[in-house]
Amino acid sequence: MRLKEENAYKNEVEKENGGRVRLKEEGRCKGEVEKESQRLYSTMISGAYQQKLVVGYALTSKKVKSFLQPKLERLARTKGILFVAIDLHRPLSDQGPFDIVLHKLTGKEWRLILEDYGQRHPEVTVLDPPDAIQHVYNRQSMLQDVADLNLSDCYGKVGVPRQLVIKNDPLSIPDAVSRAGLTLPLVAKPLVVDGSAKSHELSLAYDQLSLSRLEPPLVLQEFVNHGGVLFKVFIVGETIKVVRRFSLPDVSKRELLNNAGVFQFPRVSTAAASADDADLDPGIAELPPRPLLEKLARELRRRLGLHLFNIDMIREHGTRDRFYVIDINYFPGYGKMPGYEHIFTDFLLGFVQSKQKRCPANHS
Ligand SMILES: Nc1ncnc2c1ncn2[C@@H]1O[C@H](COP(=O)(O)OP(=O)(O)OP(=O)(O)O)[C@@H](O)[C@H]1O
Ligand SMILES: O=P(O)(O)O[C@H]1[C@H](O)[C@@H](O)[C@H](OP(=O)(O)O)[C@@H](OP(=O)(O)O)[C@H]1O
Ligand SMILES: [Mg+2]
Ligand SMILES: [Mg+2]
Repeated sequence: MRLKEENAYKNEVEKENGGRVRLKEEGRCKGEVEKESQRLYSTMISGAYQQKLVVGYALTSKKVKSFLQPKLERLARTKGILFVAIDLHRPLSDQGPFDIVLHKLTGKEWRLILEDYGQRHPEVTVLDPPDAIQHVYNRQSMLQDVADLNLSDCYGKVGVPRQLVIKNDPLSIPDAVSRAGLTLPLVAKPLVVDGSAKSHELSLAYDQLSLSRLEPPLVLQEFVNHGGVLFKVFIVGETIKVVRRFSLPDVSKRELLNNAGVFQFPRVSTAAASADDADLDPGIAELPPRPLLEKLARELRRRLGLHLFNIDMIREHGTRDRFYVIDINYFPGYGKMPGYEHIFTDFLLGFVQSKQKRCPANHS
């Protein structure tokens, strides 16, 4: 072979070899990348990838539908949070392991199960403690902490409407009301909130005599005129979000004089329609001052021992800064709270961080 031909041949061989080597290398990389992504994919599917938190939940099917919306589950997954349904037919300790248990079920049996579980598994955060929830399932005790707090500062004053508890004997109600000096009209509310529709059947009573038609046990609360707008203050840990909702309209003196009887009214404030975009009188629609809400929420969180609740608040019509808390609900309809999926996932992740701070060795 002549030199020229020899060199050309060598180049050709080198080119071909180099190509083969490159191809071989690329092949290996490609294979490895494929293998790696396969591994990542399967670990993601199995939930082992960057999973930080397993949240067991025990909620009614209605609540699962309203709360565990796809947008929440999706965002939670990307943040390493996995929601797992608790099987009520199996012992709780056999399930999980959970980092957090989220629940809203009524009944003594469930309460006992949770209390026992909480004692056996102090490492699990039970949101929230059953006895603290029980406290707000009674309309008398739910507002007691607001009354005790007696919040009053330069931003406003927060109280509760005057109220009276009637445990039995409906015939005694008219007398009891005049002895207590309550002013009509009165809102009659079932004493215990137990998740049933009946416990949300409220009535407005215009005259004293008709009160004996009510069915105790109940709470009779003075109706406070508030311009038909209510502030729903959602609390998720340290986060507060306020929305406006339509509420019962004011009752004028004339209306009170011209009406008698007890009228049941629908669950007006839970309607999906928000009053946030309505064209309202600014004096009525103005949200309660943020610093006042922050103080109220912080105090109630501490006093009630709860992380997840809402406060229904009204502003006395004709005043700028006189507020009343009329209702407190455990684990309310967060699904209707704007941006709840972000607020909730951040709130849950906060427990990982606080656990890491408490036991750094387990998370290194
Ligand atoms: N003291 C009051 N003064 C004026 N309006 C009231 C008063 N109490 C209740 N209301 C009106 O009645 C509605 C229902 O009352 P409340 O919130 O106590 O009932 P609930 O059944 O616990 O409702 P929720 O669905 O929020 O749990 C309120 O949203 C408000 O519109
Ligand atoms: O949307 P708001 O105004 O927050 O009213 C809530 C009630 O206060 C809650 O009691 C309801 O929850 P439960 O149905 O789990 O009690 C809750 O039901 P939801 O979570 O299915 O929406 C709401 O009706
Ligand atoms: Mg309410
Ligand atoms: Mg309520």
